[in-house]
Amino acid sequence: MTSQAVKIGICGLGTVGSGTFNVLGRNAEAIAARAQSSIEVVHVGARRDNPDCDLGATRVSRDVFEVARDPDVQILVELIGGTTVAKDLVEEALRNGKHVVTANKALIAEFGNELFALAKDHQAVICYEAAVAGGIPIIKALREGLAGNRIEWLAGIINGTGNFILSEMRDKGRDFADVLAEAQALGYAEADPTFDVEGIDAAHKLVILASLAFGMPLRFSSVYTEGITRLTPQDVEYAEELGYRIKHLGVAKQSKAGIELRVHPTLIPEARLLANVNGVKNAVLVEGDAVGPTLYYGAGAGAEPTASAVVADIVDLARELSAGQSFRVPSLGFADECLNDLPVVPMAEVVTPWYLRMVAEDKPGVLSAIATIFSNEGISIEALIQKAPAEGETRVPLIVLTNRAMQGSVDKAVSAIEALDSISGEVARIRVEVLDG
Ligand SMILES: NC(=O)c1ccc[n+]([C@@H]2O[C@H](COP(=O)([O-])OP(=O)(O)OC[C@H]3O[C@@H](n4cnc5c(N)ncnc54)[C@H](O)[C@@H]3O)[C@@H](O)[C@H]2O)c1
Ligand SMILES: N[C@@H](CCO)C(=O)O
Ligand code: NA
Repeated sequence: MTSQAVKIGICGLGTVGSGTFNVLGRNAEAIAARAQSSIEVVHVGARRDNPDCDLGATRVSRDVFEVARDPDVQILVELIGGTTVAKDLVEEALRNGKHVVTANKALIAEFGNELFALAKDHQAVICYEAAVAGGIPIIKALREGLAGNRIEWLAGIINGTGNFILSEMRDKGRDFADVLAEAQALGYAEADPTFDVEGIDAAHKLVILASLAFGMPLRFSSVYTEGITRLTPQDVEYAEELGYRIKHLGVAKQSKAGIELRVHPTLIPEARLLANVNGVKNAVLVEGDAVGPTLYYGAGAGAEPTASAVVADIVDLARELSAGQSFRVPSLGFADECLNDLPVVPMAEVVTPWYLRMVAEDKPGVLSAIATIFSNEGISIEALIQKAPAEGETRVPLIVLTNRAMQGSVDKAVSAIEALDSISGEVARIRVEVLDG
């Protein structure tokens, strides 16, 4: 073990910042043995103290930029979140020759390309394991563990708050807003929780995973993003009757046409492992051509699970610093000159099975009109269920499961169905993922 400690500065002392400080303190001995040098927090940048952690005699600045300018700090740990001050802070740290560890997926997804370039200019490194799937070492797995593979596709539950909400609603019949409030109190949610429930946080994470899997620059604006706010308890119930669970997934898939990049609710067959990932847990399924399917599971949010990933990055950097090396793993897992800006497949061309729910007049001819519309668009029907009408109601819910169909054809079929006099309102639609390649 080297005698010199590696000196770090932590900016942001909220959920993840306090968790990181505490894990570094509690596991100091084991961490030092693994890092081959002790890790010393020499400076904390925080607007206010946090009762969840005792900073002792650690130097504290209310201005986080003082940490970025502190000559003693070798690694700046950015845990303030957002893409404004955090971006300036990371840039300042890199320009001052410091390495950076961050849990900030928004920052990496939206500004990673330029920040990695800046880091390279300053012989510095940005590590971001905590940015995707919290404590699950998925960045490490994709960049290093699966380096021998051509990745074919990946699909993951990558927002803990959203999965917690869906699980509590399904298992306990709880109200959406009530569960979201609990996720916020538990420290799972983003500062703006619409990022969680509208799929933006998952889109940030998916774009990072896709770049690591397929060797492409980060392209956040290309991700199709749909959240969980339009899901109804009825859909959850009907999906279960059909043998499926509804989960919010990020999917990235390589085909001849390019890369599919999409975040949306999906029906998953109930026997699949991903269908049984509940609460704040995340899971990412990665299919490599050599290894086949691999699954990574664990806590996707929360103070110490996320701190686990932050500390792993600190240990990686400390090892490099002790060995006097420059970092050996490229930021996105591929040499910069080999990154390839692959085309993103338009959603109209994406092919999946579909779950469709509509409300129809309970009278002869309706089903055959619907069947004709599907047939005209070349869509075959896997299952069609007509529910019994409610007391005194002449209209009935109809649920259709299609076979694999191009979204463009489904769009046309749905418009034609919604135009029928016998159909009321909009057709609810959710993609189905069978997760078998
Ligand atoms: N909470 C989780 O489970 C989790 C998991 C993975 C990644 N993340 C990411 O980690 C980062 C931090 O998240 P969090 O949950 O700890 O948030 P948080 O709101 O609990 O903590 C952020 C802290 O930073 C402080 N802060 C913000 N701006 C500041 C500034 N200009 N100067 C000084 N302090 C400032 C806030 O006062 C707050 O204490 C975010 O990027 C988030 O997306 C969070
Ligand atoms: N808000 C995020 C934190 C972890 O990235 C989530 O719930 O997954
Ligand atoms: Na992770």
